Amino acid sequence: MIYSDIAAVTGPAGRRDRIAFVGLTLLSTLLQASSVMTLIPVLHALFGAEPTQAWPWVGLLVGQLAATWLADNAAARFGLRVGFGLIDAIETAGPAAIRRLGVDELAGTRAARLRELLATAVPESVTAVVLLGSPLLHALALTPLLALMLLPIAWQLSLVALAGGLAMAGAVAATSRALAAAETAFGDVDDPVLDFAWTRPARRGDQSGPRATAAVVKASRRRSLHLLAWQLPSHLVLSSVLIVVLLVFGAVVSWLYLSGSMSGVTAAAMAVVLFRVVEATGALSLLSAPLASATSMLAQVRALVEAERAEAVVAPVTAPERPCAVTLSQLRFAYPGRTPALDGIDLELPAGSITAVVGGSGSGKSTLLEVLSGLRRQSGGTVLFDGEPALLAERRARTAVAFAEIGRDRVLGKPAGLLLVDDAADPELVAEVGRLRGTRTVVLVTRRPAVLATVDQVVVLDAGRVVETGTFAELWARGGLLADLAQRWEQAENWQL
Ligand SMILES: Nc1ncnc2c1ncn2[C@@H]1O[C@H](COP(=O)(O)OP(=O)(O)OP(=O)(O)O)[C@@H](O)[C@H]1O
Repeated sequence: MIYSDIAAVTGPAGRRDRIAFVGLTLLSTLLQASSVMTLIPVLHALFGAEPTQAWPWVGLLVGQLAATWLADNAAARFGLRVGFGLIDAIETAGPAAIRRLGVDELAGTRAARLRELLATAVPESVTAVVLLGSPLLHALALTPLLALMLLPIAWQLSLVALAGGLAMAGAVAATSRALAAAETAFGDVDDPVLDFAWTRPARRGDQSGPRATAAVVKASRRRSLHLLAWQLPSHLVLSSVLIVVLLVFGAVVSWLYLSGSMSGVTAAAMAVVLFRVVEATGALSLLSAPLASATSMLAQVRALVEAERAEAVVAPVTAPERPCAVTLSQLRFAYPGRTPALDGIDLELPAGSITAVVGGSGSGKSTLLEVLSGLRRQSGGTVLFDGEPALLAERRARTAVAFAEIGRDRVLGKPAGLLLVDDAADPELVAEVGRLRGTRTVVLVTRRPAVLATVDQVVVLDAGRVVETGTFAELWARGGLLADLAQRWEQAENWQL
């Protein structure tokens, strides 16, 4: 399951690395199993008539250990590459999924899940492959390999090792599945509620915020206890299976030795085999909890990456660097239960031009930017990019939005055809936007007459309608709403206590 999730996320490009990682880990396990078997002739020679005959076997043992070390190192290198392949896929799909969220979803459960997944999955991906995948493969393969090699020595022991390995693998699979299911059911904290409770000043003021926080923490503690209730029996099952396997293996070795079918030296070597089986299967029991969490994390990453790839196939969107011409016809938008915030807007934004949108408070400026950028779906009318209807996904891909509080280097660097700047008050930002003239189509919201004087056209909104359009000089000379607003802003700026 883990392998198929990793394969689905890293795709055909990561196939070579995945095969090399699994192949080298299995090779290292094979070398380790054969080095355990080499101990039998080493011990026989050491306790035999001519101890010096042990040298060639010791040489073989050293060679096997050196080869194991080399194989482990190479496997870790390929494991890292697989892990980084996972990170690449998450870093591509995560932001794309976040971009696709509507404004109303930003505080919702899906946004919280995405945020948590991005925060945890990136650092855990490499760990999941290298620190969990390797020991897991090793632990699962070592016992069957030892069983195979024990066949010419004592078929009864081979049978016990094989049955024991299968029982351990079955127990690990069952407990991991149960733990992953428990984690999905009980592992989520109600993040949006927590955020809401912390960040809304009004809720903090009337104590409903702290109350909601306490309720979330209480529910989270209940979930942790449920999770623990699943984890403890899982460990118990694994260690019980391990003890049974060890007891049966020890009993069969003793019986073979006492009945004279196995020499004392071979029986002593079996102690080493036993030790390796304990080590490998013990690792399995320790791995079961982190494995369950990695399994559920990978399943979520796979769902996210597959959904984003499907979306990309449905709407293959490229982000051309050239500026796009935008035409709005009869654009309408109404918040639920409110009068329209945009009420039939007709507007031309020529490619490469800079347009300033101005208007009084609540006139619809921010809503217009949100509809243009694809964060909100219009209730009526059309948005054309370069003469073609632009759906939400295309608008999001081809638009960069700069808010006053967001670092501009992120935003201005995006090769988007349409750049939207909300509250263009920072003179440096305005100067940078000016330098972009011709390379991006820019729409900015501002209340600074100095900025208005530099743009190609000024659009004045009032109650969701365009009431004036023209250059700043034309509108100023006309003495309409813009002239009125500009005078008020200037007075407000010169206001002094
Ligand atoms: N999330 C919302 N839910 C309901 N109504 C909203 C919401 N956001 C804005 N409105 C309403 O839509 C109208 C347009 O608001 P908008 O924020 O677009 O105006 P604005 O010109 O950007 O205002 P300001 O300059 O004060 O930011 C206003 O009547 C406002 O009250």
